[in-house]
Amino acid sequence: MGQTIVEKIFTNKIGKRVFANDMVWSNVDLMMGTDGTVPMTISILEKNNINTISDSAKVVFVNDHFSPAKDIVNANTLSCIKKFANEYKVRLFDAGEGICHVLIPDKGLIKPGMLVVGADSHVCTYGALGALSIGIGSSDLAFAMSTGKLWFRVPETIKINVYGKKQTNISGKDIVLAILKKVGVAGASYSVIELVGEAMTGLNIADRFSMCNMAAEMGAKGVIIPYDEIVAQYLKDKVQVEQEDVFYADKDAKYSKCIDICIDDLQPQIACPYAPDNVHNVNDMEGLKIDQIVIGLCTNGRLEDFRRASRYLKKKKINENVRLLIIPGSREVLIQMIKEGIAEILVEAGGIICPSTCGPCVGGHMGVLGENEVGLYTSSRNFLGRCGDKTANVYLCSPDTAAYSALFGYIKEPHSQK
Ligand SMILES: CC(C)[C@H](C(=O)O)[C@@H](O)C(=O)O
Ligand code: SF4
Repeated sequence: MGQTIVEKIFTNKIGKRVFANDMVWSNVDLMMGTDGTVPMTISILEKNNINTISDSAKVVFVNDHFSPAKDIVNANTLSCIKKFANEYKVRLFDAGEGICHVLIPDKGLIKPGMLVVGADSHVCTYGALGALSIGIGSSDLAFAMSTGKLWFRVPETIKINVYGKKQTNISGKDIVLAILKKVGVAGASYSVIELVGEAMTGLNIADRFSMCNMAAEMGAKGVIIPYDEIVAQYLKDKVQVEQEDVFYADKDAKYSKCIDICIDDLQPQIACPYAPDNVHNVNDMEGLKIDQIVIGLCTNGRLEDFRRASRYLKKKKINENVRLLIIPGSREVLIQMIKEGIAEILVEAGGIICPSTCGPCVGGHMGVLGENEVGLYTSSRNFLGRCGDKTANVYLCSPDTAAYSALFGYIKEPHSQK
């Protein structure tokens, strides 16, 4: 019987042919955690008197969620992570380096065929590079760090075939929102999504990362885009990929479901409160007043996302009633934005460039929403109370929709560009 990509990755790791629903113990290739989850991991290790790490070269921490510190308690937590990282020789990316899901692949830590676990739900983002990357909790991270292993039930795979030709005002974010509308927030629970089709082949790496990031919102265990020339180009100067790292599904692989999505007539999409699958055409929401717009974060904080946004804001001023926060995914993205003149366009238009941090995405700091405020964010989640006061409402969209709406101070559908 043929195998899916995830079945092949597990087969390769444990040296025995396995299929969906088999229970396996496997070594993992990379373990990551953030300041949102590592504090609990450290306290679990301490409570259990575990003071060795199986292989610290396979562990990476990112202080990105509440960093730079917002208050004294937070500052102490960050320094506790730093102390632990120093003591155990764990690589730590500290304040301002970047948001984990942009930073880690950009630093060349991911390659196809890897089995990655991370104590953050959007770690599935790395599936854009053909890796199997699975979100875990703080206690599983403690276990994996001390033993180098974890148990898994090999997930079933849902194949999503994306076809057709998109308009220029459509990005990966609109496509994944359209998929979410069809699949729903629990539609891929415990499954891996294989994103395939002629339209996927044509998408740049930023669009692919953005789509994989949102697989978490469908309940997916992971998501994989098969390795191709676009991935090879992205990884070229970052990491050496060998032929044995790359897996493709067999023709007779067994899928639990196959879904087709045509993007020929896809219009800009928006997820309304309070769920990422409450998706509508942007047009249907046109005119809704906004208080704060956030462009960036781990879903849309890559250079290509800001290039898209800047097309709408060049030599323009945003509406005076709206705040526009720009959150580059990493220091490197910001440097490139400065070099290309994008940073200047966005600041001149009225944007505020913030450090690379999760900040407003989880209502942590720097842009928390007040009573009845409305946010238009390029992030991944719009749950009740997540981004500030529980009367605040957040809408999720693409960088295009966010940037164009900033000019008006209300939701407005971005036009197609020449
Ligand atoms: C804080 C962290 C546990 C959380 C996650 O795991 O996803 C955060 O990154 C999020 O996006 O909600
Ligand atoms: S930017 Fe938002 S979604 Fe991404 S890791 Fe941070 S909190 Fe989670």
